Amino acid sequence: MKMADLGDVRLHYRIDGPEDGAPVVFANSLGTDLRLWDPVMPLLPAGLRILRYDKRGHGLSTCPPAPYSMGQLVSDAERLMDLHGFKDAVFVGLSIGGLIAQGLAIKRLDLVRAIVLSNTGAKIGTRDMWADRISAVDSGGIEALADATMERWFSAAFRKTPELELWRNMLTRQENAGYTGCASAIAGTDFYSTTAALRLPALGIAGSEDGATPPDLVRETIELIPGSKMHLMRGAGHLPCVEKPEEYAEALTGFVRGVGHI
Ligand SMILES: O=C(O)CC1=CCC(=O)O1
Repeated sequence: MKMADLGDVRLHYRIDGPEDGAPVVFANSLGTDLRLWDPVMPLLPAGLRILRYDKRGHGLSTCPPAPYSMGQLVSDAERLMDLHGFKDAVFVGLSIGGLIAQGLAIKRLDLVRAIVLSNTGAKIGTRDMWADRISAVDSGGIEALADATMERWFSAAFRKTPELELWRNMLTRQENAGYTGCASAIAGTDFYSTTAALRLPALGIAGSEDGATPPDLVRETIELIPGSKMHLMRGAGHLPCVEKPEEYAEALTGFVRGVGHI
């Protein structure tokens, strides 16, 4: 178990794979921690050096008081990568992790050679929507959002499986301030013009049943980047790496190979 002391926050992270492996970074979504990627990890090719981490206020990382800015979240990823010599990496970001990927690619192209924008957008939701969610958590805790969140995260078929409870527990065990802090960061982020200026290999991944960032939003975002590709996962919700890890890993592997990273 590893913690990186970044001054204003300490981040729990994990690195797997050989020291000389091709660098890949995974950034997870609101209300989840680095275990989001557990189902996909054993399905990825050998030869990757993989960095995963818990965003501030999530998982085992410390939880500074809310609100947070997207600038802080991008800087957390940047400092963690600098600390561990991750350069020229493929950065895979899901949902708010995809916003972090866009922000990092805009700021530090030396760190990011290609991005995967999974179940995300250049802008997610509206300020009013996030303000409503933040006040719901402030008054009723994350539990107040849990049922509606499961409907956005997972397809109807997955919601009938016993595994649902694990992911619901992951959500409700995050700190309130971690959730609302990151929600504020999302509310204040619109990357449309900056993402349209990006020139790097990019893959969009969407779930046909995604109730948070539907396929049209992912497509509209990925199409801002010339030459990008799109992979639609049928029958999956907002977290396709959980629902269909084999297909997700195959899409990632094809992309990582296609850009000559391995
Ligand atoms: O709506 C949700 O709970 C899903 C989500 C939106 C942004 C994010 O990171 O997760």
